[in-house]
Amino acid sequence: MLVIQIKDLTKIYRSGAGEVKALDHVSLRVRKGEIYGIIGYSGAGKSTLIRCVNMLEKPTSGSIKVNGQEMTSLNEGQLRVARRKIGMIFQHFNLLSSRTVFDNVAFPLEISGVPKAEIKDKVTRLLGLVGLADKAGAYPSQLSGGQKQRVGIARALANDPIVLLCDEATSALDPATTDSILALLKDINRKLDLTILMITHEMKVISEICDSVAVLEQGKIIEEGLVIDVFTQPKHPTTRRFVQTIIQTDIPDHIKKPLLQRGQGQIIRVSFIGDSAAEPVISTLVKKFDIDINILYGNIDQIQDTPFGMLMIECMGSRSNCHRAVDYLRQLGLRIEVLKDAE
Ligand SMILES: Nc1ncnc2c1ncn2[C@@H]1O[C@H](COP(=O)(O)OP(=O)(O)OP(=O)(O)O)[C@@H](O)[C@H]1O
Repeated sequence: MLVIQIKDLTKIYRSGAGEVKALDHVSLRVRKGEIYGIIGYSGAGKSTLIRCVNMLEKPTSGSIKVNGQEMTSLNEGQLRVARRKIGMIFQHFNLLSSRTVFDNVAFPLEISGVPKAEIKDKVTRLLGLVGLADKAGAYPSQLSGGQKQRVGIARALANDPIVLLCDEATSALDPATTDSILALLKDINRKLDLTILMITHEMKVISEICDSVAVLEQGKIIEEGLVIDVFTQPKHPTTRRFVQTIIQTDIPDHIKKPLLQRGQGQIIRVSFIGDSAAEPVISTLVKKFDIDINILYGNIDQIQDTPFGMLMIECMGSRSNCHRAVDYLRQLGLRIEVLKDAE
């Protein structure tokens, strides 16, 4: 089931200085229970995109459906009701400084007209969920950044949203606090089966908790897919640049070039994903095809629970045996790139 469906979304900002096309025919679909990340450099259009989902920003054209409801055709009153089911958290938390933690979380419930006793139960439960049960009476100024974001998350969950929008939710936090907030978001996603749409400029955020990712550049989605696929086979140069900030997807040239010159046999690059990473492929090759194998270079990474990696190997033996070995590896579902044929 689709929770968010965006079609041909275009947003043009017009001002005295001219026009800026912040979004250019963006389409994307977010499934129920999924954590969907949108990554892009500064100015790519991320904030505009996420703010269009709850109509904080009015699209110039296109369609946005949240839980099947067309957001662009709602009037202000209908929009207020629809927004209750769309939670949002922000980079700078946006808490009310004159209200306690409890009262910040209670605020959206008060606006929705929820009875006092019910508010007390709900807020107490939410503060427990985000690990702030002992901070109900504190004021935002007495909290760390991570604790403030926990309040933001509790507040965003108050009206039982069907989707949570995260606008650079960890960008103002240090790495350890970022990890704890990401873990909390994942935990909430699992416990409540809550759909999450997040924007970020950090690939680490995508790799740690997102199921799917879209790469936004100059208002357009240039690549989109499951995180494991995009990370292991990035197609667009910008995506590759993002992926390379956290994992090694290619053999560095200064290592590859001398190895290619040195080897006599067939040199190939083998990429592994998932369970195949653990299979004893190399020894099978040696036994089955009467060749010798020289491992020239290798590394292994992990995205969420999936291991993946690559090996640069030299196959030494008859040319035909080397070719048969490569065919065999391909049949196993491994991705093979021949870097140099046997001499
Ligand atoms: N209110 C506005 N009026 C005019 N132009 C705007 C407005 N808001 C954003 N823009 C322009 O739209 C483009 C996309 O901006 P947006 O803030 O959505 O990008 P972003 O990817 O979120 O960047 P950042 O990470 O720096 O916030 C930019 O060129 C920006 O200058």
